[in-house]
Amino acid sequence: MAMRDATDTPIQYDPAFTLDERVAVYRCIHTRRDVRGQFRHDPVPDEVLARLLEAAHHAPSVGFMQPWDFIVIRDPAVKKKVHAAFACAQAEATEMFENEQRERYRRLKLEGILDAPVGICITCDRARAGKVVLGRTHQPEMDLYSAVCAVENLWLAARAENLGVGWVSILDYNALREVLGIPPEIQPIAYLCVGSVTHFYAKPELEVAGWRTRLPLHDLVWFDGWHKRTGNEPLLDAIG
Ligand SMILES: Cc1cc2c(cc1C)N(C[C@H](O)[C@H](O)[C@H](O)COP(=O)(O)O)c1[nH]c(=O)[nH]c(=O)c1N2
Repeated sequence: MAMRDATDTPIQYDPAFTLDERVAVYRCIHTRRDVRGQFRHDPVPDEVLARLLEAAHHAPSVGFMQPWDFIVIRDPAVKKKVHAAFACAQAEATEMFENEQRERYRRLKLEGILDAPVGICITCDRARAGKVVLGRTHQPEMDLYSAVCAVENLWLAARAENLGVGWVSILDYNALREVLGIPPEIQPIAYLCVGSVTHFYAKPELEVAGWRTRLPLHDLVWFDGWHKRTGNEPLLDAIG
């Protein structure tokens, strides 16, 4: 008989995924895209939105801190203010690139704030679990990384729901705080545009636009330390 915890929930699950489930998980990972210009305006049903938030809330977190909060933005007036904050940051960002790159940057579509039916701002409460947090004693930024795990969970869950997500980080934190009324002690992590899409690109849009290409995984894998040792050809061949 399966062991149960105090709430009569089974302690263990069957660890085995079927082949179809494995294929689905990898398909989700490989076809997830950052979506900017392909949002449709139809609303995201509440039960779907609830599943996305549940997925985000089941992300790993340091010391099980769960440092996140989720601000759901559906009011066009609020989106307009977020977009104004983006426009401000975007003007500054454009100036940071030089010459021909600046022109290329200018042509990129880098947000879908007004087009996406829903915005979700994920934040991090850095004090949520008290002063000393298991796993964060030597790496204090682990709470921020935990909140980013929630972002990725939501992003993948959205792809499984056939919804697009676009992360907009060309936003000044203080401007975002002001627009969304986020208290000073709470750190904004991600502003996400969420909604159904006309299509998903097969490759990252930045790759399609010729901005950057995917690096060969080969070059990023090291062995037994920062070494390119021989003897690991089978793995490197498998990586392709
Ligand atoms: C932390 C962080 C922040 C941002 C992004 C991503 C991440 C992880 N990305 C999306 C990014 O450009 C995209 O993920 C890569 O180009 C790879 O493309 P796919 O996500 O695979 O489609 C992104 N894209 C964009 O158009 N505007 C933005 O402000 C940002 N900001």
